[in-house]
Amino acid sequence: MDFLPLAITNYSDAHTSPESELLQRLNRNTHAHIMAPRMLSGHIQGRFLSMVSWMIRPRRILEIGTYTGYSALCLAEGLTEDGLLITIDQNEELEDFARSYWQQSPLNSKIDFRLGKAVDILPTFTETFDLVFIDADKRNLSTYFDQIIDKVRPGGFILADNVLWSGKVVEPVKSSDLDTLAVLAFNEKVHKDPRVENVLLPVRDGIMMLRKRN
Ligand SMILES: C[S@@+](CC[C@H](N)C(=O)[O-])C[C@H]1O[C@@H](n2cnc3c(N)ncnc32)[C@H](O)[C@@H]1O
Repeated sequence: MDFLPLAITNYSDAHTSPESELLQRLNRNTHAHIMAPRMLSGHIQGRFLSMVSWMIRPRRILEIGTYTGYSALCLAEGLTEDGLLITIDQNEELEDFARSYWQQSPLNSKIDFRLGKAVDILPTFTETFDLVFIDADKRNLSTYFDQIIDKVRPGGFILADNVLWSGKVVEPVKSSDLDTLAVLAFNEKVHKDPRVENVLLPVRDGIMMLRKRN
């Protein structure tokens, strides 16, 4: 969801570096052939993720929620020479589609896909991450934060997507709306957590940016 007027969104689009031809094709073909294409980060958010990655120059990135592999390609752009991005998704039907685009990129060898439920895979990691992008099911947002916070290096960053949840975070919420309740709980939790500093950016559907204190 976009919170800005369409004219402002279009102006921002027009004044943001364009997607590569590969990302453009992946974006277009996700919209043409894959269910729920709104899940794809898209042009501006993709360039934002790339920019963050270039600013940090991470050696290890963790992504929770691969979908068709668009954000993985964007985040991998800023990796160091020996860098690696691990990306997790439980949907095996998307794996071949995502891989077919990664294979057309020089970044392919830096992307390590893990199939399965994130809650099961996260505890198996022994490495330390410089940057984590959380973009999977919202009900586990707080669980993912708890599972990875000790695996983020001091001074490292976590980004969580969709934290404005189409604006539902500021509307009356029903007790049956477990997704909105989970997003609200996550935003409160990390905002109060003394281990991190945070900025809630109203970009696209809202990105929570966290920096783990040194
Ligand atoms: C919003 S999409 C990710 C979009 C992608 N990051 C991008 O920007 O192009 C969310 C993905 O999370 C995956 N997912 C949802 N719940 C999951 C879980 N419990 N474990 C692993 N993956 C999950 C879904 O299969 C879906 O592909």
